Amino acid sequence: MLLQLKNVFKWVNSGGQRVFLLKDINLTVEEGEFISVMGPSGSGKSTLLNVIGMLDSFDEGEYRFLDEPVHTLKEKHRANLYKQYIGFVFQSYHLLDDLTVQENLEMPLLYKKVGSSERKSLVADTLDRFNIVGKKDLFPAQLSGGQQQLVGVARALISSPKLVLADEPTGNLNSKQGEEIMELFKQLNNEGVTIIQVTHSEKNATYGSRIINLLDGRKI
Ligand SMILES: Nc1ncnc2c1ncn2[C@@H]1O[C@H](COP(=O)(O)OP(=O)(O)OP(=O)(O)O)[C@@H](O)[C@H]1O
Repeated sequence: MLLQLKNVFKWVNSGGQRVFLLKDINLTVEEGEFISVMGPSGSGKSTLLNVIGMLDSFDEGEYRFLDEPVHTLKEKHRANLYKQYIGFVFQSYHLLDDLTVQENLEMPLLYKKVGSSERKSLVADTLDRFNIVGKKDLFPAQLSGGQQQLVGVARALISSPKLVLADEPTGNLNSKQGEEIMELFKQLNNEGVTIIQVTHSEKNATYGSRIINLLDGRKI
């Protein structure tokens, strides 16, 4: 088992009322699964992904990741855990504007304390694999939306995460680029990487092996 959520609730207080973002979520994910999270806008998909990625806290329930009780860990320990094992692909790319493509790719390796020469070689391999060698010295603002998304995906994968979390990973890509990303995910998954993607696309969901449907913060 890679991770397990037990009776997880998340809410915000608004005008003295609790507004639930996640309601009684129970979810077990085995290593090697490829899961699609679907549901209407506002149903809690991104919130669930952020909770799984430890970027968001929750108010009630338990979360175990690789047998670590995430809900009781101190912030620093939790950050080490996700930096070590999780790669994120965001809908809006979250690239660092002041860093070049090459430097953006290097960030997760710095987090993981990978040595300088190995970093250089991993960055070179990744630039090559994603066909973006020619872009290495450009800044994000000098790239098209699709190219930025590609760099975002490359950055998520460079440190060989155990789990990839992707929020609408093809949202800003044309259909050919989108298919390339999905094929890449499929290949990674075949190599044993666990993938959880949020998607509105039935077609993208067919790449996965299980669908989780959300409605008003609840699994249905
Ligand atoms: N910090 C917050 N405070 C108040 N409401 C929030 C907060 N974060 C999220 N919400 C609300 O919680 C609901 C779920 O949001 P979430 O972004 O998880 O939905 P989603 O299913 O990913 O939607 P979309 O498909 O539009 O991206 C939304 O109604 C959103 O407005």
